[in-house]
Amino acid sequence: MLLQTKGLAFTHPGQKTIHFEDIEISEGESLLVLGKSGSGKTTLLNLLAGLAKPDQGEVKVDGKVLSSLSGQKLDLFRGQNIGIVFQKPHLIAALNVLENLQMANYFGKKKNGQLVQILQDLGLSEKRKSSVQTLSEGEAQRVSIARALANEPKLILADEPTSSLDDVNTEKVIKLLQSQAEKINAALIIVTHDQRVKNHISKFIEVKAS
Ligand SMILES: Nc1ncnc2c1ncn2[C@@H]1O[C@H](COP(=O)(O)OP(=O)(O)OP(=O)(O)O)[C@@H](O)[C@H]1O
Repeated sequence: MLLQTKGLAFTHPGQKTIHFEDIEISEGESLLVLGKSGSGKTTLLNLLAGLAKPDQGEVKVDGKVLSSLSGQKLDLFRGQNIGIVFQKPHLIAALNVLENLQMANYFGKKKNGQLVQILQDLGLSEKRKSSVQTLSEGEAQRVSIARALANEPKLILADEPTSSLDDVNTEKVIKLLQSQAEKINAALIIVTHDQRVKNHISKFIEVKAS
């Protein structure tokens, strides 16, 4: 089992506690996290990435309980094992496409050998020297996926990767995430309120505000 959660709960200041269904996912598997706006999907993703600490319960990634790590150790563990595609690309404007990917590996202390292949797989080879400020929205989205894959993570977390895309590009992005996850035998979790994604991934959980 690559990722396992037990009894997770989190309370934002002044809000009701959100309780999350337990999750189990193995290498090479995909899981959708569905739920309405405001139900707690991003909160769950932050807990799975170790970006927030649960008030109750635990998250285990590759045998490590995330809350047992802190500071630099947690950052390094995340940098080496978890790739995150955020809702917005959050690329570093001063750097070009390739440099944005190299940065991810620098933090994960990983080598850059596979970057050329990733850029090719995502149709970004010709853009590798381009300033990220000159990219279209779809290209920037693909760079943020490439960055999440750069360190060959065991777990890929994607937060609403298709919300601003049309049907054709939604299908492309989901297929891309799935094929890349399969290639490196990573577990893939996609957080979305986009019901279209259900056509592509059958295993899902639903986050409900109780
Ligand atoms: N920093 C915060 N402080 C207080 N409340 C918060 C904070 N962040 C989120 N919340 C609340 O927690 C709940 C869950 O938020 P979350 O962002 O996880 O939902 P979501 O399902 O990802 O929503 P969306 O689909 O709109 O992105 C919401 O009611 C939100 O208002």
